[in-house]
Amino acid sequence: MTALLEIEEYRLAFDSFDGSAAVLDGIDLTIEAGSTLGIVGESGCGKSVLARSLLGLNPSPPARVASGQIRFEGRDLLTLRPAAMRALRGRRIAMIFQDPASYLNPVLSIATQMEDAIRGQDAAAGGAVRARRAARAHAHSLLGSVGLPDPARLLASYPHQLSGGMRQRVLIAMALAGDPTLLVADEPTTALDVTVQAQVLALIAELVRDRGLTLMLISHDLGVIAAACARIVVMYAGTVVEDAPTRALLEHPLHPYAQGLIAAVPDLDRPEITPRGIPGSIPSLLSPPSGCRFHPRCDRATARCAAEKPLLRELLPGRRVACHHATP
Ligand SMILES: Nc1ncnc2c1ncn2[C@@H]1O[C@H](COP(=O)(O)OP(=O)(O)OP(=O)(O)O)[C@@H](O)[C@H]1O
Repeated sequence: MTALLEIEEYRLAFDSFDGSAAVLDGIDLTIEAGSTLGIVGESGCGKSVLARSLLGLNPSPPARVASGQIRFEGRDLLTLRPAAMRALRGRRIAMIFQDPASYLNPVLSIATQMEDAIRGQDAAAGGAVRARRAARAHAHSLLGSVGLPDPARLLASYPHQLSGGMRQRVLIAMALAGDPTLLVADEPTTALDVTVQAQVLALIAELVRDRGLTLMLISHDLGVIAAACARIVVMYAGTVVEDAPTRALLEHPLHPYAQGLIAAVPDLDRPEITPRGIPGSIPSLLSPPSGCRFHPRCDRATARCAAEKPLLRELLPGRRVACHHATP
């Protein structure tokens, strides 16, 4: 397998009058071409900031890259010129977000917005920009490919006339307009009803399979990630604490935080067991804990954990964990 995306020692801070918040603290992860990777962690642990880093979408200032590399197809995204980044956006890397309503313009029809997106992709590719009529035909077929019935009627609609699930499907169709290689989906189902969540998740899984997309799926919901991803990276307060195949992680988590996350998920087969939460809350990133950022909440913490940041090390083949005390 070849690595499509390699993130190495990536540190990003947000500067403000109150100080500098070390939001991502040495992220290391790789996504193989054609694979599905989920990123899970509590709200505020830096998942979205990491996803936005791939497309240069964190506003700078206040965002400041302190170190590291993000290589996509061998090229460092952090040093790309704006024109090269624009060419990549949508065509190689496409992104879908949590709240579909805020990414659609309420006063423009779906047809106009899709045509603009398709023609925008043509322009970014540097080739001929297709005429509106041709762009509309492409929009029609894209809507069909995301399982939306009656594309012609949909194209004539405005965003408020669609349900949340339909809006997310429209955005997924738009994300496919540039025929991307990597799809980054940041909480794509969080704003939707549970039944619609499952449908949108199934659609993403189907598109990944049929189009050979590489998927980076971000969610605070371990169930969502486990349903769609073969591999999971667990983040805590701006660090990667564990990286493992999905099944191995669910059955035998090695990091105390990952163990806590999994113990917090209700087990439908064993309703007599009350899920346990993780005591405490995520730390302020303006003054994060020394050593292991999880140590103040960890029942296995020792003096070493407060003093020394644990390295992300391969504890078992294909499994990495950042904990001084983790054992296979
Ligand atoms: N533009 C910004 N300016 C300053 N701080 C920011 C900015 N964007 C994000 N942050 C901070 O970065 C940290 C990580 O945020 P991020 O949105 O990545 O978390 P998350 O894990 O995706 O959580 P959620 O699921 O709630 O979105 C938070 O402390 C947040 O306040």
